[in-house]
Amino acid sequence: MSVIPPPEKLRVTPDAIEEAAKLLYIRALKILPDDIKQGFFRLDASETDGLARSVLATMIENIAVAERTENLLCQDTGIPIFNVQIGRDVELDGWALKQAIARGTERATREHPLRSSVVHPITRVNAHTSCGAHVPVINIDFVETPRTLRLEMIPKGSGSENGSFLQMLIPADGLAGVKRFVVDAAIKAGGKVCPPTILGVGVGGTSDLCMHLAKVAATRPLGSVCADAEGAKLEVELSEAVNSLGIGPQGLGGDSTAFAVHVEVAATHITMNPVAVNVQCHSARRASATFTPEGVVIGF
Ligand SMILES: O=C(O)C[C@H](O)C(=O)O
Repeated sequence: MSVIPPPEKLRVTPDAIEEAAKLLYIRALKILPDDIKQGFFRLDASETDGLARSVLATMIENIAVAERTENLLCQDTGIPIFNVQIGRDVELDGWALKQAIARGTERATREHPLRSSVVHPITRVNAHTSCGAHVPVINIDFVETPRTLRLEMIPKGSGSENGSFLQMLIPADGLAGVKRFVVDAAIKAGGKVCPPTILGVGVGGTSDLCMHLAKVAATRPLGSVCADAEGAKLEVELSEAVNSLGIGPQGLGGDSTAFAVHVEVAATHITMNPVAVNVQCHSARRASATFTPEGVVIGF
């Protein structure tokens, strides 16, 4: 009888996570992902408004200057969010992972140094660590990919985060109510969310899941499509609707209000119809580290 040895586990140390968290926070603040850069060029090519084109040109130059001079894309260092995807056959100490992410975030803030944008919500005291109760936000998910651990860092800027809306619609409001809510949210947000944006829409679930889905949608790479066919149809329709509002780059008018509208859906209750909007500003920053037995790959 042959005995197949169990697969070797991927082991990631807290030190490696801490270093990656520090590096990713700083990298995300300086280098925009390629899909977002391409998104700018696509909007620039189709924009019909002269002022909007000059705003887009300034944004494109800002991206190049930040990269060339190793400077920040925006002064807003955001609320640090880490999305952790743990594959099969990965061995780690979950508590140590959370501590390591916080230590990496704090070190990035102190050692770079970065402006800490995180305060206590009642006293408004800033510990100048970019950390606090429940911050960094850490989302953990388990995936099938063997011996892989992916750490994604998203510095979520406040101007766009303030353009978050949730409505517990009822089934009688139908899909028409969902669409109306999203378009109204885009109008209400106007230029305050630093367009062109990725407008993230959550449909279904519970109130908290719906809002979370909107954030997932807002932070998805450009070019990605909702896995649900009905959600994908809604993405096309809402992208057209939002870009016909005339809000334009920084709210100064034009066609380029959103790079895209992204939708994520979850099953919901028979008597519920929740919809949420979360906005990603034009500085749609993210960075990732993928750990495998072969080493670490840094990317977007
Ligand atoms: O945090 C800031 O510096 C400002 C923020 O990015 C904003 O859009 O209001």
